[in-house]
Amino acid sequence: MSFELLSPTEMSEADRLSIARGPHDGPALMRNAGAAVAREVLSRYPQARTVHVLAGPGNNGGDGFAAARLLAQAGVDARVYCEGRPVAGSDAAGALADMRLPLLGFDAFAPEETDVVVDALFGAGLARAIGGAYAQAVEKANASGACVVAVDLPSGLSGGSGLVLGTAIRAGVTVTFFRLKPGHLLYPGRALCGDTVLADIGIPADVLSEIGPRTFRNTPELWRETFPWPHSGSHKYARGHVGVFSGGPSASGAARLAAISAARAGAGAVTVLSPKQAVQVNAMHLTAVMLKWIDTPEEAVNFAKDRKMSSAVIGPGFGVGERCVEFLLALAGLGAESPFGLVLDADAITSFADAPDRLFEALAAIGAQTGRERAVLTPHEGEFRRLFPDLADAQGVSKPERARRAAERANAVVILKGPDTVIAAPDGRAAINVNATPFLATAGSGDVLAGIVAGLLAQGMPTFEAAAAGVWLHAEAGARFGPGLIAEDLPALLPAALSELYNGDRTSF
Ligand SMILES: NC(=O)C1=CN([C@@H]2O[C@H](COP(=O)(O)OP(=O)(O)OC[C@H]3O[C@@H](n4cnc5c(N)ncnc54)[C@H](OP(=O)(O)O)[C@@H]3O)[C@@H](O)[C@H]2O)[C@@H](O)CC1
Ligand SMILES: [K+]
Repeated sequence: MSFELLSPTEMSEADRLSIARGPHDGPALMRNAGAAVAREVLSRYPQARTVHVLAGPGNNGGDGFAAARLLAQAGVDARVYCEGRPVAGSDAAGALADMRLPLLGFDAFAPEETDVVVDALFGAGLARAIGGAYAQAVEKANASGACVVAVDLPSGLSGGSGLVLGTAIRAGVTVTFFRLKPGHLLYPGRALCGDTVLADIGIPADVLSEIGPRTFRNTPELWRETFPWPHSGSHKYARGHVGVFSGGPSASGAARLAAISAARAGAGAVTVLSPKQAVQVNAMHLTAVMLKWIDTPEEAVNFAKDRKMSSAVIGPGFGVGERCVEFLLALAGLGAESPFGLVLDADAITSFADAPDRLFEALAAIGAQTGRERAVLTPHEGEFRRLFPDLADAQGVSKPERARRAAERANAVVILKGPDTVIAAPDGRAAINVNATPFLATAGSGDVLAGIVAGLLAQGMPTFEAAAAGVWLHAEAGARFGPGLIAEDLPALLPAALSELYNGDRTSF
């Protein structure tokens, strides 16, 4: 499956460009869309007695008319319900004229549990909250228990944001066209789509070069060319040196989890940088990972320079407060002098809650030399709110858009975590992750993610790609375990996920 995602505006541009180039005109695309929907209904529900087609006033309704015509031709009892009529001369009006089935009002819509409902009310053109007779039809479909096949999007779901406008259909299957939309992958939309089927309706892929999509599904295709596999000439320092800052004696486990994960992600060397009181406890638990006693920001900077540290993780278990701020500012200064990747998680994010601009200015320094950001912020929604309260509360703004604006403001790649984690870059690229398992929501899981990303950064992987690959690998590792997963399991699960990637047999799914 391709990885570009199109907003509703970009999708209508794809329709427009495709129609202008031919060979398929608008009515032909609509016939192809209707055929894809009818095919799905007939193959999935061969026993269905009656198929109820809810048709809206626009081209989504037109797809419904086209599907109904084919279903009736196949011998199905197809009943079509429509409140308004399509605009004269539109493609939908043409599809209605071709259909030759009676039109029923919504008051006649009474599906039974054994029926199928084709939801062709609204797709890309949903412009406001659903209300009135449309909302009642949606509620009836949801309450009936009938299987719902949604055309393009479950009606009520915003294709751009994945948010519900008013109310929305709960589909068992969603048939969409040419490319997925962000709303199919973002919650709550993802849960409303059921199985999502992508149908080819004849739009040529080369229209994408004119559209230039900036939102992607996070699959290996997005970053595999930049993945830093070692080659025959690699030695350990060529594979990067990661420093992970440890908290005090009772909060040192998070750093060790991040450190071993950085090592598993391929970093040539990893050192836990520990305050004096935690050196002993860290020493008792570390083997391949090295350990250095560091108590001040100056010592950290000197060590980083002497030992050619190429990335660092700061935050997990570190402690919230001015000490964290001082370490971070010192590291940012280091990053201004040479290429240096910095992953900020947990306490490093919260430490700047009172003065986010101070953090954003410091991050601007990192990578200023190379002109590319080298810092990654990994907030969950609660931490995001501490740094970007206005964006956290922005009504109706999609998660990718919130993450994008945050990335631009912070001069950093932002990994906005959750069941639909979004990775966004200051240049406007955003990827939505889809391979996570709910079992990943466990203490220490974020520390592992921070370590993986730092491990990839240390090997020179570009920042956005390292963040996206880190999120994917983290989720892939978690998916290999399932129930009972704890964060300690994750580093040991990484080799299998990496092997599959290495062997190239997981380019798409
Ligand atoms: N040839 C093509 O272009 C192809 C298009 N394709 C298909 O077209 C779909 C996009 O079609 P579309 O742009 O006509 O939008 P659509 O989703 O039908 O809705 C627009 C209508 O709904 C109305 N409306 C909106 N919100 C409303 C509300 N809350 N409550 C009530 N009314 C509301 C809105 O009214 P208005 O806002 O103008 O008042 C307008 O009348 C796309 O999803 C795909 O299925 C495929 O066949 C491929 C070829
Ligand atoms: K629909």
